Amino acid sequence: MGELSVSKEIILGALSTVQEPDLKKDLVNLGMIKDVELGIGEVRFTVVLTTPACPLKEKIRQDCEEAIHRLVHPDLKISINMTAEVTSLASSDPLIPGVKNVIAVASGKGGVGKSTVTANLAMALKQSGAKVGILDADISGPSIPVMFGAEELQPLVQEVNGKNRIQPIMQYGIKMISMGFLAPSDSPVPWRGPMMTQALRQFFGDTNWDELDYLLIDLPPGTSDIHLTLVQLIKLTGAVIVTTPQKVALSDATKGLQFFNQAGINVPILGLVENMAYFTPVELPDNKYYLFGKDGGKKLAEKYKVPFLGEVPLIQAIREAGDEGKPIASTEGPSATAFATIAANLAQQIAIRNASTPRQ
Ligand SMILES: Nc1ncnc2c1ncn2[C@@H]1O[C@H](COP(=O)(O)OP(=O)(O)OP(=O)(O)O)[C@@H](O)[C@H]1O
Repeated sequence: MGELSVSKEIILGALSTVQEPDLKKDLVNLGMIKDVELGIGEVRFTVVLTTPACPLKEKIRQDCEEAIHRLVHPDLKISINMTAEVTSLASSDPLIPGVKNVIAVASGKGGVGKSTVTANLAMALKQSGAKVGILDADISGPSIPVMFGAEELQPLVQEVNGKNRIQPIMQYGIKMISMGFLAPSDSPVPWRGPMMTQALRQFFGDTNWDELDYLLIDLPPGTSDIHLTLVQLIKLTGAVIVTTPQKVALSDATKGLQFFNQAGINVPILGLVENMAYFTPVELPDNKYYLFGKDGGKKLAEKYKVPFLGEVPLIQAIREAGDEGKPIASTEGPSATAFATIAANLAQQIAIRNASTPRQ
C-alpha cells in the first residue's frame, strides 16, 4: 500500500456517501457510525443498525466497504462491527417506560393462525438478538401459553419498590403474560368488558416488563372492547394483520385494516401476513397446493397500500410444534426461514415508521 494519510474525518466523509436504503439518509447523519479507530493501513468502526433483524445488514456492510475502498484507498483493511439499537416512537410511555415498541397482532376472522404467527414472530425476533415480550390478550382462546409449553405455569407477584408487580413468565427467552394465566381455559365464568379492561391495564402497568425492544399483543379475532381499550391505553407503534388467502378471511381482514385506520384511532398498519398461503405435504416438499386461493393476502396488501410482510405455508409441523409448546421458529427449516423473513420485514417497517415520526 502506498503512502496513506487517513483521518477520521476522511473516513466519515466516505461513509456519509452511504445511504440507509430504507431511511433514505446517510449513515453518518443518522448517527449510525460509532467508534471510528485508525491503525496502520487499517480502519475499524461500528455500524449501529435500527434493529438486529435488519434484512439489509449485509448490503449496508458492503456499501461501507465499497465507499471507503473507492473514496479513501482500495487497499485499506476494514473491520466493521455491526450492532443494533432498536428505535422507538415516543421516548417512553409512562405505563411501560422500558418498552420501545408495542405491536398489535390482529385478524378479522378467527382461526387464521394469528397466535401461531405472533408466537413465531416473537421467536424469530428473539433469535435475531432482540428483547421480546408477548401480551396474550386473546380472551376468546388464549393459546400463547400452550404454544410455549407454559400452560402449567403461573406468573408470580413480587414487591418491587413497595409496589406489587406481576413477573412475566419467561419461555425461550421471551417474556409473556396471558389472559390464560388468570382464567383457566375450562372456567365457566365469562369475561365481562370491565374485567377485560382491568386485566389489560394490569398487564401493562403492573407487569415487570423491564426493557423490551418489541412487545407483541395477540388480540382476539375481529374487533372488540379489547381493541378499543388497547388503542386508548397505549401508543402503539402499529398493527400487523394476519389473514389466509380465503375470501371470507380477506373480507374480515379488511374490517381489521379499517378499524386501525379509522379517524380517532389512526394506528398505522405495519403490514399484512398471509398464513396458510399454500399447503406443502411432508413427502412432497417442493409441491405447493393453493387450497384457499393464490396471493389473496398479497393482493389485499396492494389494494390498501400496506406492506406485505410475507407468507407462511400450511404445514403439519407448524401445527404440531404449536401443540407441543415449541414454536417452529425455534428450530431450523423452511418454516423457520419463512418466519425469520417476516420478522425481518416487520422490524424494518417498525424502523421506517419510527424514523418518519417525530419523537414526542
Ligand atoms: N401455517 C400453519 N400450518 C399449519 N397449522 C397452522 C398454521 N397456522 C396455524 N395453524 C394451526 O391452526 C390452528 C389455529 O391457529 P391459531 O390458534 O394460531 O389461530 P388464531 O387465529 O390465533 O385463532 P383464534 O381464533 O383463537 O384467535 C392451530 O391449531 C394452529 O396450530
